[in-house]
Amino acid sequence: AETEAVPDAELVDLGQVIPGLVCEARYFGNENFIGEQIDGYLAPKCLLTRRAAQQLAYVQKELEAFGMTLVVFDGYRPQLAVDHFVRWAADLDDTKMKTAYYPNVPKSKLFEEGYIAAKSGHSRASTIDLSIGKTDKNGGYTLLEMGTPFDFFDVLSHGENPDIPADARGNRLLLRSVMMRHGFKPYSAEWWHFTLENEPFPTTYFTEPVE
Ligand SMILES: C[C@@H](N)C(=O)N[C@H](C)C(=O)O
Ligand SMILES: [Zn+2]
Repeated sequence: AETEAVPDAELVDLGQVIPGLVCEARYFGNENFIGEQIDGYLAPKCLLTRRAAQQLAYVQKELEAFGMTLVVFDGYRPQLAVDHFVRWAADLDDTKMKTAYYPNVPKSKLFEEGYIAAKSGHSRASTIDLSIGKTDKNGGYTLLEMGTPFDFFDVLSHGENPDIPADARGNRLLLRSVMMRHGFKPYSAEWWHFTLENEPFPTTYFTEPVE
């Protein structure tokens, strides 16, 4: 079912409720696979259901003890944004970001090969795209090497791909282990994508914007 509003008390801003967590909000800006701001993102925020955020807070706490932080690229994704992805995919002439994001997969296959979904778990508000950063003493961070960047649509981004360097494999394992320990399940095609196992809205796809 499609429903406009996520009940207010259920949707929270990760940057506010998890101190220290970094939100890069990659679909609010133009640093993404389309190369422009995505429909439905009206603020540079990473939103998630309260239940998912509570679990994520445990992940952040574990990482902080080791001088690391979560870096979130996307959380709740309105259906409007997913519709923008679908519209973009239909325009096969627009390959502006191909070299950086999908050099080896034909644009026409991005949905079929599982890199983008026309009905996304993100719209249920308990799915998240994220990585880990090493924090420095100036309040900045450096992303851990994961073998591929976020949203690099390629077999190399499959979580268990053996053809990436050992240190990056170790970093993927760290991310996956700490997320799974706190109730999130990984997605085989994308090392950065996780869904809360016990998600509160397993069948509802929300349409309200990120604001
Ligand atoms: C587009 C990418 N970040 C992603 O989230 N892909 C999955 C398959 C999705 O669209 O749900
Ligand atoms: Zn995702």
